[in-house]
Amino acid sequence: MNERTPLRLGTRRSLLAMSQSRLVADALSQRTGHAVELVGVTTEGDVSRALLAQIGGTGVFVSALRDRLLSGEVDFAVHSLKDLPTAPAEGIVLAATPPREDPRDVLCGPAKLADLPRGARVGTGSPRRVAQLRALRPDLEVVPIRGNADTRLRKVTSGELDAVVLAYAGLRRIGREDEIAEVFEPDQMLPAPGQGALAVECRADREDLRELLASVDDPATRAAVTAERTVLAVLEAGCSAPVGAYAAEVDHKLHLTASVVAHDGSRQIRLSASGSLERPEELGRELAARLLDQGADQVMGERDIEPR
Ligand SMILES: NCc1[nH]cc(CCC(=O)O)c1CC(=O)O
Repeated sequence: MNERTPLRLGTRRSLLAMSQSRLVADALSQRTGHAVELVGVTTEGDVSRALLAQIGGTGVFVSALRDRLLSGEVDFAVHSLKDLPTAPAEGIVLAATPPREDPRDVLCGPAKLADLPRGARVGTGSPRRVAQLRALRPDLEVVPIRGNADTRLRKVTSGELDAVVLAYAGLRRIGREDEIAEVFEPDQMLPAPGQGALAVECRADREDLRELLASVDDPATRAAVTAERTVLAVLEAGCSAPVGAYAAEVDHKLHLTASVVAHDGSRQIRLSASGSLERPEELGRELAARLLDQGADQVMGERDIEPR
């Protein structure tokens, strides 16, 4: 490929998406000498929040960008890996997983979780965070919220909510980390599979491009997120399921922790295992099987059981 023809990077238009895309664009230019041009794409999830709730959220932000890849309108795309469905997309490859940002969740507001008054209103849209918050502080009123980080943070400033839970990575990337009251350790709140990581996708038949994009891949991040996402895939749970998973290298091994939490926080199964850095899928499958053995299906399904 000619270095003077800019590579077209498809991205959502949100501040977070643009910041992440620029990060990848800069790293790629630096390593390969290729210019990169950002192409903003409006996705269904951006157009209609109502529609987003209706279709359940899984992959709506991703599919519009994939359509542009397949049609050739853009050369590659950058997504939050957390938002990527676990099922592979026909004709598209995960060309790179750049070095991961901090994977932890944070509380934004005037006080730490333990110092919030009884019955305080805490906002989050994710069933995983809802369940874990209820396990930590059953007295809180957990309020479902949607929207970008800015909208969510504003609900605290305006007094509508006492605090909100967000991903550390997202706040860092948009430069709002000064609003953090507390960073949750993974033993308090296990992050979502892939949280803090980015996904760089391109068409499978673009061999030349895949080679360029490999220059921004971080193998340690790829191993970790592969193990985490395998757990999610085996449990057949989408991005909206109360499943946490976090993997990292410890003593030359991949250490993985995964959990499922009942919607009301009343029950939780959490397990850990270590395995080879070269076989993250095996580790993920093994841990998911153990979770299912211990009743993960029942724990996750508890909110769907109708009282009779
Ligand atoms: N589901 C929304 C989403 N997808 C990716 C991020 C940013 C953090 C990340 O890269 O994991 C966020 C916001 C959030 O969860 O606070």
